[in-house]
Amino acid sequence: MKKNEEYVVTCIDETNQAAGIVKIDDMVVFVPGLLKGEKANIRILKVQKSYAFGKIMQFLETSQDRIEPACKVFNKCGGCQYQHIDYKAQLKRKRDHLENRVLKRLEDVEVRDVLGMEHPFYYRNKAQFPVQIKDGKILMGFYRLHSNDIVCCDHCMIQSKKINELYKFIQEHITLDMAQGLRHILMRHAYKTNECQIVFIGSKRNNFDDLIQKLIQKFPDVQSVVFNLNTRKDNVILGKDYEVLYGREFIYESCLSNKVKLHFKSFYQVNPVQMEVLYEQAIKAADLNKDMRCIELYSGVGTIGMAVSKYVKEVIGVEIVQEAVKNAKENCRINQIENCRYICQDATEFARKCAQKEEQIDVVFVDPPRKGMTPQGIEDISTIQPGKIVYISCNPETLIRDLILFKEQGYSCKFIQPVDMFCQTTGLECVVLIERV
Ligand SMILES: C[S@@+](CC[C@H](N)C(=O)[O-])C[C@H]1O[C@@H](n2cnc3c(N)ncnc32)[C@H](O)[C@@H]1O
Repeated sequence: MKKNEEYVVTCIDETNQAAGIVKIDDMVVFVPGLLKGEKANIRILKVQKSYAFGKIMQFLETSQDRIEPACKVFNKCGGCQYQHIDYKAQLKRKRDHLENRVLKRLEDVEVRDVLGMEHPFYYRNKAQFPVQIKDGKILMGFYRLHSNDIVCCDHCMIQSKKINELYKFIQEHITLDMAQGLRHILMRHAYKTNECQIVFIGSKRNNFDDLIQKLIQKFPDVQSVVFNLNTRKDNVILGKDYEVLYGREFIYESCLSNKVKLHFKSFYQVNPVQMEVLYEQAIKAADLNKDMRCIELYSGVGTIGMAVSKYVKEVIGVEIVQEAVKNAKENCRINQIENCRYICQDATEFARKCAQKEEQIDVVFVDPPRKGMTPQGIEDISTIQPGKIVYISCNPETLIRDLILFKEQGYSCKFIQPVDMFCQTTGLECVVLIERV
């Protein structure tokens, strides 16, 4: 097989990253966007030792699941991978991929149907638009897949409508002087309160006054404009130092009837509708009662702990980002919640200390970042011997790895309840109930 050769192929399967799998003379060829059962003429783009990559040149037969993508730049932008698939079929694919991966490494685990959205577009409450200057022109948009090139577009089908309006307005009013040294513009839109936040992130504090004046006149819901200094050379988006340019450094949101104060550095789930579904599933899985003491590891601004607090005796939350811990403490105060406390500490360190103290803990909620938990953290949590662990994960790969480690510690996974937090993309969030055997 050689580069640029063309073949007529039929897709036999799909990867969980939305590439079709075809076989040519026993060689596996990955063809992005090709769906199972589809027949197409493809061109070989790259040949490795045991596999190759191809590109669709012409469809000969298409799947019933295929639909016209709603977005004009779907094939260029790296943001969505599933817009060419009917939403019900997206959910089925996500569940099937997850079950295949889980059952390869763990037996007897129930993988439930994915809980999807009624309206699976315009759901995101946060965007980070990269900004570049090229040939004297300001480029602002989204990254092309696997690249730092910017795909410019005037509309995003998964960002909230308000973020789309703000994005368009800033595109139209930002000047070259303002864009010098700018790397990203972060926007947050609180779904329930409508409050908006804009963070200019760059290596140079330019004068944004004119733009800010125009912005707040047009969008009275903008309650926070911040400049964040980032001189790093890597791809970490936020720097340490910042200056509030207008309003405050936080916005207010609401989650499961609790008011939430949210600093721009604090993590918040990107899909506010499905976030509540996710937490409700986590609470249901835990089967809580008023005598229980709970730990919430990786607690962010305390949204899970606050929702859990009314069902239990006590919640101790642990989070490493100072601003988020400060928000969590204030959030408890604002909502008059007295049985939650939040600690700023590394989750593994906290678990170690807790294991040494031999405290009685009934349920542990964990919601780690994509890289999952540490083996040490899993060992220490298991030493505490909670009856139940509710693991919330945004990365099936690290989730499965961690479930195997929990199994080695005498815990077994009862079920996995996927929730579609990242509609139109291949991403998947899961609530998992783990119990002591
Ligand atoms: C996926 S978020 C979940 C936050 C929260 N549970 C929620 O639903 O909004 C993961 C959180 O873990 C925090 N985190 C990352 N590494 C950590 C660590 N080593 N120890 C404690 N918290 C950590 C992040 O700052 C982030 O707030």
